[in-house]
Amino acid sequence: MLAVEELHKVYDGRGRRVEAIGDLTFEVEAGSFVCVVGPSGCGKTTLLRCCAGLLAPTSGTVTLSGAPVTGPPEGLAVVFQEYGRSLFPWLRVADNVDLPLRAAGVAKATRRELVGEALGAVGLADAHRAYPWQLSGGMQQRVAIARAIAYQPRVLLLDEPFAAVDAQTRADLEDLIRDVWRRFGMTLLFVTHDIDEAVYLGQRVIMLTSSPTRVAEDLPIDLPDERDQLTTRGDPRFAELRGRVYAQIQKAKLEGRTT
Ligand SMILES: Nc1ncnc2c1ncn2[C@@H]1O[C@H](COP(=O)(O)OP(=O)(O)OP(=O)(O)O)[C@@H](O)[C@H]1O
Repeated sequence: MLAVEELHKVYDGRGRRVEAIGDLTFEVEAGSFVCVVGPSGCGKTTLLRCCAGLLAPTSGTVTLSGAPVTGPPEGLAVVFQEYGRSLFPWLRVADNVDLPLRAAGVAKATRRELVGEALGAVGLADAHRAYPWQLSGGMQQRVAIARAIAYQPRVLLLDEPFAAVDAQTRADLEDLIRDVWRRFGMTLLFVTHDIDEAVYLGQRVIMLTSSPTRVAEDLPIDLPDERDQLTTRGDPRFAELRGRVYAQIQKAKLEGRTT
């Protein structure tokens, strides 16, 4: 389980103090899929970086299976929005996916198996020998996802991973990530500014206020587990849930403007 407790983060640079995270407390149960939405600039990336051990909180704690996160924890992988910058252009696709496994000292035969399985899971079984720059944006993001899942993380954090791809590719990648989650059973924390995406993907949606951010609402998404772009998005319950999240985000934006 991933637990965020009384998390507070202030950026204190030269002449500019930003209280990004006011006070955040929530838990993500092992094996669950939780989405986080909030107004632009409310501190979503800051939260994710604290969870990944890439940024030290000013106060409060993040714990993973009871152990405090003080640096990048074992068994945790992150997928960022900028796939173009996270893949190495001089390495072939399979070598990009292999890199973290090699760094972790995994045996060669096991690595080959894991890389093959991960690329197969994202529909890129035939792209092993290509270079990232020979692939479309959506395919490059699939490689980044493959690299994360080859590592067999217990927890996968995603920071607006589909924001830079076109709408159709985005829908495909949404279905892919749910498929990967169900197949590999990891814990997933997915940050997005897209309300529909959050409701479509998550078992829960945590809505944040403007910064200094707090949890505005933690909403269970009681849609059937089998989701698809047409049926789920056409479900009247989907419309109700997205309306509720939308209203909460609008409220957060208004409050942010008046404080
Ligand atoms: N390294 C930094 N130094 C100083 N201030 C920062 C730094 N990183 C983020 N901030 C500030 O902290 C606040 C939260 O930023 P953050 O990127 O976490 O928000 P976000 O919700 O992910 O934004 P967006 O929706 O635009 O991606 C913003 O006011 C931002 O300017």
